[in-house]
Amino acid sequence: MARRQASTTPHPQTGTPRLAVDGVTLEYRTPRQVVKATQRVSFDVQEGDRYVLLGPSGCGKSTLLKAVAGFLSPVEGEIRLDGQRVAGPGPDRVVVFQEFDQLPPWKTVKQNVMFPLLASRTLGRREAEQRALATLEKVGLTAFADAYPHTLSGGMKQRVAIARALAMQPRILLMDEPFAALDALTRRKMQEELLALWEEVRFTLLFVTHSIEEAQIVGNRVLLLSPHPGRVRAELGCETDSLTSLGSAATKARTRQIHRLLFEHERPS
Ligand SMILES: Nc1ncnc2c1ncn2[C@@H]1O[C@H](COP(=O)(O)OP(=O)(O)OP(=O)(O)O)[C@@H](O)[C@H]1O
Repeated sequence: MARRQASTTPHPQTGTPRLAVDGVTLEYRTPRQVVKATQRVSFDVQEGDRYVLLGPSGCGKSTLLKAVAGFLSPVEGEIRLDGQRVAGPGPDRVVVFQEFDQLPPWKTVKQNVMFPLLASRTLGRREAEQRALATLEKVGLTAFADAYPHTLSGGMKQRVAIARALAMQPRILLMDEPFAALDALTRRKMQEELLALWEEVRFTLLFVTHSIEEAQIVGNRVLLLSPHPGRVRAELGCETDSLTSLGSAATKARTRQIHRLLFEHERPS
């Protein structure tokens, strides 16, 4: 696969990142206890980044994603999208759901892409149809606009799911372990498909995984989080990686480095 160059630059006029997570502490409060999920986590995502949150189970990756989506408010710090504080959910941030097979099977591809636009009352029927067709063209699915999901491959269903999200014209796409339940070969195929689509459309992506390998394949930047509660351990650039360089010495060295950064603090001294 060809090398992927991200256009990861701050906004040319303002210098503002697409997403700023600034000293964010997140907690769950139940009547019996307070669970601290993350502690003072900071990172910036630039337009065109494929930004990956990587860390062991329970380090607060999903919680961070929920907070960016606006479903949970920080108890400390702030999340900003293009400089505006995130105060709740909004159509400018779209979560691409995990199970691509959950596309309603009775709706055609075009109807599936139109659905969120209509359900959120973003557009009327005629405009929604035009937007859906324009988005399908962008992701190379025009020929399948009237097809039903069961006639598509897994990779194409993922394209439809992402097209559905992109049709809302979000500023950032959010994906939480979307390939976790897949077998290894299908997972690789879906990663490939995601990267190919990014090549074509250059959306901004925030992607959660606990797979070191997947983080390096998908991400151009990877944030390493410590075990519970999540704190930032390091941020790495993975721009030189590709699916074909997976077994390379550089990738192996980075995998060792990530292991060390994630787990060396846990070893007894
Ligand atoms: N609804 C909730 N109520 C209370 N505690 C929660 C809730 N959801 C998550 N937690 C706790 O918050 C911490 C962070 O959870 P989170 O799901 O964000 O981690 P994660 O890194 O995404 O883990 P995984 O990779 O296993 O999904 C964990 O200790 C978890 O038990």
